[in-house]
Amino acid sequence: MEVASELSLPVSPQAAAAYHYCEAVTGAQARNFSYGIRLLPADKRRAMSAVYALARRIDDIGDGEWSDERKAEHLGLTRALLDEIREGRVEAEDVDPVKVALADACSRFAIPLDAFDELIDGVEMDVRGAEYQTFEQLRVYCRCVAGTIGRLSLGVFGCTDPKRGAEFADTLGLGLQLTNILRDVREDAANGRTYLPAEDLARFGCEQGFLGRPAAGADFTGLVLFEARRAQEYFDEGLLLLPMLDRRSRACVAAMAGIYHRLLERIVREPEAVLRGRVSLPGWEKAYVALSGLAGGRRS
Ligand SMILES: CC(C)=CCC/C(C)=C/CC/C(C)=C/COP(=O)(O)OP(=O)(O)O
Repeated sequence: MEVASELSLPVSPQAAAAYHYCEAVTGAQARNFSYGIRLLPADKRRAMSAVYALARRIDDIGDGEWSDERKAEHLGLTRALLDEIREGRVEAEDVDPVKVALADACSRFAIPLDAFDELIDGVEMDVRGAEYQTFEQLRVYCRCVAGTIGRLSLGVFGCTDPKRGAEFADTLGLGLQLTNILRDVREDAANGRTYLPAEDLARFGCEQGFLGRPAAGADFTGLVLFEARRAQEYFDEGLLLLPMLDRRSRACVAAMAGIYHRLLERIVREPEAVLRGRVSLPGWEKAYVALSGLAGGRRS
């Protein structure tokens, strides 16, 4: 696979500039995932940065300060952008570098663009203020916002068994997203969002939410450990993807998953830490996990 990538077509100056922009976005904003993306050979790294830049744009539309109407309009424009790429209508001179880079990446790799439409579906759920009564409902949302990223990434990596690989990539995305939800419970609550299912909040007496100290009788630790166990199961299953990838794609996935898995371990060690602030890893530890991934694809 790496030989094929070395033989790939040269990149036009316009596409090179567009990729440069996407790589800058990835470097500045992907505080965790950039460590894995950097391990890829140049063509896959560029393509992943184009995927990341569009995913970031979609996410930012959902999280931003705009009115719901304006968000809907911009999500619609993003769906139109995807159609332009699908229909081969993107000009090299287009003013949008993310569009140009992604169109170029799609000419090189089998990127399943429909997954971006599903990602937009997930962000639209956020804009509507969807609430999740059951874990099954939350899982639908997680598949939209994270399983999609796994499947898009797999399109760039390539895989010895694309059908099973896509299922594992989707599942790994679920593990990452559940970890992300646990890490961000406080920040999301401050923004008026609760992702954890109402049935689980009720089971652990946490219906009051996550701002301030847990209410008397609330078993916040029990709730976090319960959801963390689910995340762990998704990690275990999703990582069955690793043997299906070439060495550097494997290292990239091992780094992304390894960094998030360490976050999960920290949360499990001290669940109440997520109520005080954002749990994160220092840069040296993320670099260490990434390099261990390159050395042998170990999880953390
Ligand atoms: C096969 C494969 C690669 C699977 C993994 C798929 C994947 C990377 C899913 C991402 C889901 C996620 C937690 C996004 C948060 O992004 P963010 O930018 O908000 O993250 P941050 O807050 O940690 O920086």
